[in-house]
Amino acid sequence: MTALIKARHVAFSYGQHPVLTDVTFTVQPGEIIGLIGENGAGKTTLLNLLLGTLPLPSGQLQLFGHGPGDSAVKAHLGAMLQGDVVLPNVTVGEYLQLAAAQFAQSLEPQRLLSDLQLTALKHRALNGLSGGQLRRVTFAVALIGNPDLLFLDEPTVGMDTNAQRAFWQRMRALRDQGKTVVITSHYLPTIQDVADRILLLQGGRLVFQGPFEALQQRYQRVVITCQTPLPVTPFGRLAGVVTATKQAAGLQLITTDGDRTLQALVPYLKDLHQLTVHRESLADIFVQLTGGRAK
Ligand SMILES: Nc1ncnc2c1ncn2[C@@H]1O[C@H](COP(=O)(O)OP(=O)(O)OP(=O)(O)O)[C@@H](O)[C@H]1O
Repeated sequence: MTALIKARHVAFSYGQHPVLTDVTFTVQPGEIIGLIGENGAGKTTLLNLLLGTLPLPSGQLQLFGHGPGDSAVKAHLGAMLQGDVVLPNVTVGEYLQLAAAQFAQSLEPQRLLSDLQLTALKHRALNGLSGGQLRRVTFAVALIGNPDLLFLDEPTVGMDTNAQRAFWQRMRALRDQGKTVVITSHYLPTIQDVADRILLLQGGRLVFQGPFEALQQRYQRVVITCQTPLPVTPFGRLAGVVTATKQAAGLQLITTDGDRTLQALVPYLKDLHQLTVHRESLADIFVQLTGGRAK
């Protein structure tokens, strides 16, 4: 299958400050890509390079076989960036009509407003909307051209719980329609749920790309806890165990290979009680990889 996005050795700096270094990846048609990384990792910069809103100084980028910003690409592209456009005294309905007029084959604005439960906002001015309402309108604008490829940068920020739920449902529907989506979000459990593959940027480098399960296998730690009268020392030597501690709460084993450690625990089972196994989520792995740093 021909890749829809090809990025090879992409690098970018703001002045003397390198932001992206040697970023190489491909995206296949129909994939949902979760682009994750801590604040300042370079996610928005990468999206802007893909959109052609930032010039590419080094490396190669192709979308649908064309360079970013090419008019042949724009017809197939929808984007929702951070920061919403607020045209004063323009209503939601007018804004969507304006956006629809940019595309030869757009969706029907009234229908889209209704699908996204935005009909009640149709006659409201953009500058009178709340942050979450504006975000939902921006999502509608990203969808109006019925794009094959969507770039969504922090799409759910400011949305309330119901709006977020509706958004993620729509994402699943887009996946079912075979759309290709690159989405950045700090809501990692939902990214874990919806993304076919994760691209993890760290300090401007792609340190991982692949399905969540592969990320789990490579980085995941499993925490096994139980009550036992046995001493801690032999447990520290079991396959996969990186730390074994015993406190009032019981024995805690942290292992990089939960399956092998559980097998190794079998001979001790009659002395182990209230055994629990906790596999780390994407959020746990993220904290572990970034050392829990905030930037
Ligand atoms: N216009 C700019 N001029 C100079 N530096 C910038 C500019 N925009 C971003 N940066 C810097 O580039 C780096 C990457 O920023 P970017 O917005 O791509 O990160 P991000 O991964 O999207 O972060 P976040 O999760 O906070 O949105 C950061 O160090 C940021 O401070």
